[in-house]
Amino acid sequence: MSDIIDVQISQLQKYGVIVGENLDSSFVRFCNNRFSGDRIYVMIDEKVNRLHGSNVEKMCSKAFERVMMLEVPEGETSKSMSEWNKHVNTLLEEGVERSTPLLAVGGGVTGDLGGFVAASVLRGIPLLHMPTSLLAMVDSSIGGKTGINHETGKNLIGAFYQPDAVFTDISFLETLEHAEWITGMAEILKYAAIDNPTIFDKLQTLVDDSLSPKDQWQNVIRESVRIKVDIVQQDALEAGKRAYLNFGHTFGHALENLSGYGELSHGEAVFVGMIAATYFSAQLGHPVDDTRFAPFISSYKQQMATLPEEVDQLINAMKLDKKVKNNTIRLVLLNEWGSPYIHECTDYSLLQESWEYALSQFN
Ligand SMILES: O=C(O)C(=O)C[C@@H](O)[C@H](O)[C@H](O)COP(=O)(O)O
Repeated sequence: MSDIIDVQISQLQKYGVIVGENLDSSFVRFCNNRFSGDRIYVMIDEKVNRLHGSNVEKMCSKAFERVMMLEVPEGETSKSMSEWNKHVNTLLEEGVERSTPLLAVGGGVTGDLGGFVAASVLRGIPLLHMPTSLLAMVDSSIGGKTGINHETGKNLIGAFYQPDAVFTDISFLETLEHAEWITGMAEILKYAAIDNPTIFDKLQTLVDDSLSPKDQWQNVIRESVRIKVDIVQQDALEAGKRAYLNFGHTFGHALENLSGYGELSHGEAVFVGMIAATYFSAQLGHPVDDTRFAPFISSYKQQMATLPEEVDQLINAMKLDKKVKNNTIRLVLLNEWGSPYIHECTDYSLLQESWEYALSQFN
């Protein structure tokens, strides 16, 4: 059983996010209908390759004569210029053609890197996503943000490049490590904060119970995909409301940057960032407080590295955020739960206080 959630980017550009279990035959059918070439490139996360690589290769070989597997080392440091360069070289040397598809199999890192390789080589080859982590399923595989990090900041090089299809096969969650569930949960908590606060209660039940892929998780994943698709369809290039998907990220990216990419996972950093952004919102008089996040703090604390404490440096790192306009940091805050807005931040003492408050919950 699978669902197809359509993403209509423009009148001419539309693709499906197929959510279900054991999607091999859907994938093969899609490729047979869509592609006439003999080859596919598969960029696959190192760990996912160990666990699922041979199955993925077998699945692809039902639709293509040649399947070339390109492994991506695990971790955020792979979102780098050198890793991008390596894969572009391989593809060009191998004789990639404009119609040759690239399938990205893995979490957010592989999806963002693979997406950017697909976007840039020959000015664009067809891209397919097969997310294997919770975070990639509910967030990074949808909406076309691709890219790599730069030493000055997170995701500073990249392109908006939509995939031809996303195959969200929740069977991959069977092998997802506990820490990755917690990491991915941060983006679902984000949807609870900016769109649908009932998700807070659903997640609390799931976390209290056990982190396994059962029907209830499927529902939360589907609801998350629905929220993301809804926002992306309205504003694919982030000219307006798509920026709401950055709730907690202006803080989170600064944490990732200062702690050295890979030390803190993206989701862990965003979780801390959402507490800071909620505190900031509350201080401006909005009826929100971070008690909604409280039931989840211990899960993050248990797995998180020590957070950087240099608030001045964190604030400086926030100035590299892509939302900065006229040198002003723009934060996503909450009018109330489910109602985000953009705030031009000029009150640095409140920004400092918000950092101190959020960090104090963890250190
Ligand atoms: O899709 C979006 O838009 C998002 O902002 C989703 C974020 O959760 C995601 O982490 C995204 O990659 C951040 O992008 P950035 O442009 O803020 O670096």
